[in-house]
Amino acid sequence: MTRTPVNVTVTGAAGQIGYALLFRIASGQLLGADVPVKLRLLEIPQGLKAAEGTAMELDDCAFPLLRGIDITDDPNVAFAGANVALLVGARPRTKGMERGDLLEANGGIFKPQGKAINDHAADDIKVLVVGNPANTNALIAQAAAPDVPAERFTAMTRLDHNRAISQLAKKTGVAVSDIKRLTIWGNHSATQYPDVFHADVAGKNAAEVVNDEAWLADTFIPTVAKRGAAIIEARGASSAASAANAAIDHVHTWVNGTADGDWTSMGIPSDGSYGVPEGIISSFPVTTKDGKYEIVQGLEINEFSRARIDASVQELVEERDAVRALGLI
Ligand SMILES: NC(=O)c1ccc[n+]([C@@H]2O[C@H](COP(=O)([O-])OP(=O)(O)OC[C@H]3O[C@@H](n4cnc5c(N)ncnc54)[C@H](O)[C@@H]3O)[C@@H](O)[C@H]2O)c1
Ligand SMILES: O=C(O)C[C@H](O)C(=O)O
Repeated sequence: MTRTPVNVTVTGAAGQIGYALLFRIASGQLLGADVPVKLRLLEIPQGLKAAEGTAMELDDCAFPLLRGIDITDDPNVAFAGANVALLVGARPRTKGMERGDLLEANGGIFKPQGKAINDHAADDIKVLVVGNPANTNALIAQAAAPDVPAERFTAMTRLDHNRAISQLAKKTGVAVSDIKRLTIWGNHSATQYPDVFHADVAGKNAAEVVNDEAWLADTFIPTVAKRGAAIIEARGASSAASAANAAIDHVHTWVNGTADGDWTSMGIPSDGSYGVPEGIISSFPVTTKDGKYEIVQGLEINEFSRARIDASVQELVEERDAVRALGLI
C-alpha cells in the first residue's frame, strides 16, 4: 500500500542543527522506514540560499522516502498542511542582551509561527520546539494557536535526557541501554533537574547503585545541566548533531511509543501534576502510545528532588510572567 507522505516543516533549516537533522528525517529516522515525507524548509530571507544548497544535497542522496522539498521564508506557506513541525530557528542571545530582550526577540519569531500553525497546519499537527529558550518559546507559539490542542506543543529536553543517561551509564559501568526511567524535570536550562531516584541501572535502583549523593549533587547534575555551555566552550558553537539526534528521538518516541517499563522526558504543558503550575511548559517523565503522551503519575518526590524541581519550575514561572508582561502570551 502506498502511504500518503507526512509533511514535516523544519524552521532554521539552514542552521547547523538543520544540517544535521534534515538528512535523518529524509532517510526515515524521524517517523519510520516505511513513512514517506515531504519537507518544508522555513528560513529568513538571508538563509534561503543556504537552504537551497542543503536541498540540492538532499536531492543528491536520492532518499527513497523523500517525496519533495519546498523552501520558503513565509511561515503561512511553510506550515500549510504540516503534520510535524520542528521549530529550530531562534534568535540567539548576543553580547549585552538581557533575558527580557531575548524573550522579546524570540516572541517576534514564535508568535507568528504559532499563528501560522494555528491557521494552516494539519489537524494532527505535532510541534517540537528546539530553539532556545525552548520551553518558553513553545509557550509563546502555543498561546498564538488557540485552535490547536495545547498538548501538541512540546519543548525539547530529550538532549538533556540522553546526556544524563550517558553520564549515568559511564559512572555505573553499564551500557546506555541498561538505563531506564530517567527523568529530566523543569526547564531546558542550567536549572533543569536530572532525576535518578526512579531510574534503573541494569534492573537495580540507580540512586542505590550510585550510593553517592555528593556525586549526584556536585558532579552528575551540574555536568548534565551545564553540558550545553561546555560544548559551546569546546566547539565554539552550540551542540548540533546531538541536538538533531535528540529531536529525532523526541518525535520518534512521541509517534511510535515508549518501550514497556520505560519512559522518556518531554517539555509539555503542565496539567498541575507534581505541583508544577498548570500551563507552563515543563519537562516531565512521560510514556507515549499511539501518538499521545501521558505524564507518569505517582512517583514519590524526595526532599532532594523537590527543591531542585521547584527551582527550575520557578524559573519557568518567571519566564512565563516576563512574556506575559511583554504581551506575547
Ligand atoms: N533544546 C535543546 O536541547 C537545544 C540544543 C541545542 C541548540 N538549541 C537551540 O537551537 C537553536 C538553533 O541552533 P543552531 O545551532 O541550528 O543555530 P544556527 O544559528 O546555526 O541556525 C539557526 C537558523 O535559524 C534561522 N532563523 C532565524 N530566525 C528564523 C525565523 N524567524 N524563521 C526561520 N528560520 C530562522 C537562521 O537563519 C539560521 O539559519 C538555537 O536557539 C539553539 O540555542 C536547543
Ligand atoms: O544553544 C545553547 O545554548 C545550548 C543548547 O541548548 C544545549 O543544550 O546544547
